[in-house]
Amino acid sequence: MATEGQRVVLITGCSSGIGMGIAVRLARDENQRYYVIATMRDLKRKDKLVEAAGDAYGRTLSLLTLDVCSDESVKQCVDSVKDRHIDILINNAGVGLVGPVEGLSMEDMANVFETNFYGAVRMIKEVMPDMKRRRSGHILVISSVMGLQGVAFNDVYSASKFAIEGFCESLAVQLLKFNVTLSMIEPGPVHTEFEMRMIEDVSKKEFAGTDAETLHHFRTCYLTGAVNIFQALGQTPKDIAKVTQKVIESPRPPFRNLTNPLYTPIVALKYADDTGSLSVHTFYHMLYNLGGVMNVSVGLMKCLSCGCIRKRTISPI
Ligand SMILES: NC(=O)C1=CN([C@@H]2O[C@H](COP(=O)(O)OP(=O)(O)OC[C@H]3O[C@@H](n4cnc5c(N)ncnc54)[C@H](OP(=O)(O)O)[C@@H]3O)[C@@H](O)[C@H]2O)C=CC1
Ligand SMILES: CC1=C(/C=C/C(C)=C/C=C/C(C)=C/C=O)C(C)(C)CCC1
Repeated sequence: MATEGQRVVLITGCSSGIGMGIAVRLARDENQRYYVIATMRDLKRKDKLVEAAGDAYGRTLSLLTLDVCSDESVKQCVDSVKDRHIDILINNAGVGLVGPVEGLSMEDMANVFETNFYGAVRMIKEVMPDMKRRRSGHILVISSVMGLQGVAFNDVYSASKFAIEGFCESLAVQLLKFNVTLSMIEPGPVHTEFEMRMIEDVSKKEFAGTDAETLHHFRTCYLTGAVNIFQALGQTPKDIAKVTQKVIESPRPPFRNLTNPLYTPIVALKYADDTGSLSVHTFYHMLYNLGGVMNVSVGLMKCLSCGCIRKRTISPI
């Protein structure tokens, strides 16, 4: 149980990746300032987290079952927290979905929205009223750079992150009146099971109903580009956990928090041209023309800052 002065943190999706990284970092805080409730939909997947937490498990870290897609599970979990008192809610649970739209089922698309959008909304709806009553609390959402700038073949995943961005941007204003803070964490590529699943899906899934030309673009240009981007810019869950802790501890936490300065120029394209054409044409060029030869860390970043892509993309495709 949390002791006097400790802040109670509830995190969703802690069986792997970023959620696990944040849970371990906060639970192992040397001054024991946090009492972490790490949740996951299946406690059979707890072993890696328990091992990484070491002696923090049972002291500053406890586990609860929680499926963000179920009203009942969310309510049961929050009700089982002492006095329902949660100081910091971290919405991390999420699923990816890559592929040409015509090759994806509506069911898979709905699951992405059910988890990434409604899952976070369901959590916020359950926890926020208590925070408003107490006039204190911090809600964080692990969103994505794809919630700020769409990426080809990630149409539905990106849309789910845009949705949560719009929801939170609106809600943050109202919450300020109650001294409740809302912050978005915006990672670029991070090496987790998410990456493995993405690479496996691109190469192995059938995407029935997709024409051969599109499938070819997806399996060659996109896969090569994505692998390059992960290799050159990929962060670790520890990097994201560090940024998240900094945001939690900031006296005035910013609303949006990009975690990766190397990815920032890609997002910045959008703000450099309010017609949106610069990003659409630059991404076209990066995806279809630079493809396999694109060395993201050096070549691409140089191209973006010297403006050569801009010149080349002014002519219509
Ligand atoms: N990896 C990346 O490149 C990036 C990831 N993100 C975001 O970070 C977050 C974490 O992803 P990441 O750590 O990379 O990926 P992982 O696949 O490693 O982790 C996702 C976590 O979400 C959990 N989860 C999925 N569905 C549910 C559900 N219905 N209820 C509760 N938990 C659920 C998974 O649990 P289970 O074990 O049960 O499947 C797992 O613990 C996501 O929101 C993702 O969109 C953002 C930017 C980049
Ligand atoms: C930028 C970019 C690409 C890929 C970006 C990727 C793959 C980003 C991954 C971000 C993640 C994983 C976010 C998770 O939420 C392409 C399409 C290769 C070429 C066009 C420009």
